[in-house]
Amino acid sequence: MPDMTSLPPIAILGAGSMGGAILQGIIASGRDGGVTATNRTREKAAAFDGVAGVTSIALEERPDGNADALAGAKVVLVGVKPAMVPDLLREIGPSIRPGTIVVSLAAGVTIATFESILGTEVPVLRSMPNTPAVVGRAVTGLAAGSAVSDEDRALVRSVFETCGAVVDLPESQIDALSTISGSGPAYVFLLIEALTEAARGKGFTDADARLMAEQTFIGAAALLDATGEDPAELRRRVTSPKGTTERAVAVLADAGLPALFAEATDAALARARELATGA
Ligand SMILES: NC(=O)C1=CN([C@@H]2O[C@H](COP(=O)(O)OP(=O)(O)OC[C@H]3O[C@@H](n4cnc5c(N)ncnc54)[C@H](O)[C@@H]3O)[C@@H](O)[C@H]2O)C=CC1
Ligand SMILES: O=C(O)[C@@H]1CCC=N1
Repeated sequence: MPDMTSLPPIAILGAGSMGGAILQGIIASGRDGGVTATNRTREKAAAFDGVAGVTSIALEERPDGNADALAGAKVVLVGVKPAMVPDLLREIGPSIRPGTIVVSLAAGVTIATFESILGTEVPVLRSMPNTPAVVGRAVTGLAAGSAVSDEDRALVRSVFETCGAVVDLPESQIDALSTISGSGPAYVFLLIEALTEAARGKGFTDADARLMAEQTFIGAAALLDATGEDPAELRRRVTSPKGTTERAVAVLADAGLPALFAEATDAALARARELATGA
């Protein structure tokens, strides 16, 4: 039986692409206990106007909106860009009440940075979700700081479980997870774009090219999901010996696709380390 107990009130400070995706996942789960979302502009805030269970605040209209959002919240998600996190923490620090749990969504920013501004007694977790949270299919990495109790950790885990799967890990591994699942949806969309382009190059209309490429990714992912088979086995079933797929896969392998993914994720990891220094 799925857990249908209500979550406590949640504040999402910076409900953009990622914070907004989590907001949608929480609301769709039917377990929300009220979510207050803040954004800088009215235009961004308008995305959540009229959504049941959501109070959407535009800071340009309500400059104290972040502090107001904290007032009743048990869990506070920090969803602004990494470079903006320190200023936001300095702003909200005085409004954090005992027992409030602070959860970062930001790439690279360490728990030590949070604790250096908020104080070491405030429970802080780092999360690294991904945008499929919108459809309840996220992967979220979760690392807890030293002031986080088992109960706090279980509560935050249950928040992210409304959006998909959760991986508990030490903070030392969260940037590495980010290079796989945090950034991963972008790699998948890039591959879809490239396959669509190949289809256009073979003379198909934009509409047919999109349909072929997109439904092939969606269908293959659904097949993987439904069967639970090893992807290598599912690939083998497409790749007839001496057939056409074999030739195409050989081109991709000879071009060093696995090594390219290792290099790409190494580059993402290097950037996370730069972000940790505020760069
Ligand atoms: N986009 C993604 O797939 C993922 C993003 N993240 C992290 O999520 C964070 C946000 O990234 P995105 O959602 O992509 O950026 P975004 O630009 O879409 O969202 C940031 C939001 O913060 C709001 N904002 C700016 N200053 C604010 C303030 N002082 N108080 C409250 N709200 C404020 C803006 O209105 C904007 O809507 C980043 O730290 C990023 O590292 C983490 C995992 C995946
Ligand atoms: O690109 C970024 O920095 C964020 C973190 C993972 C996905 N988006």
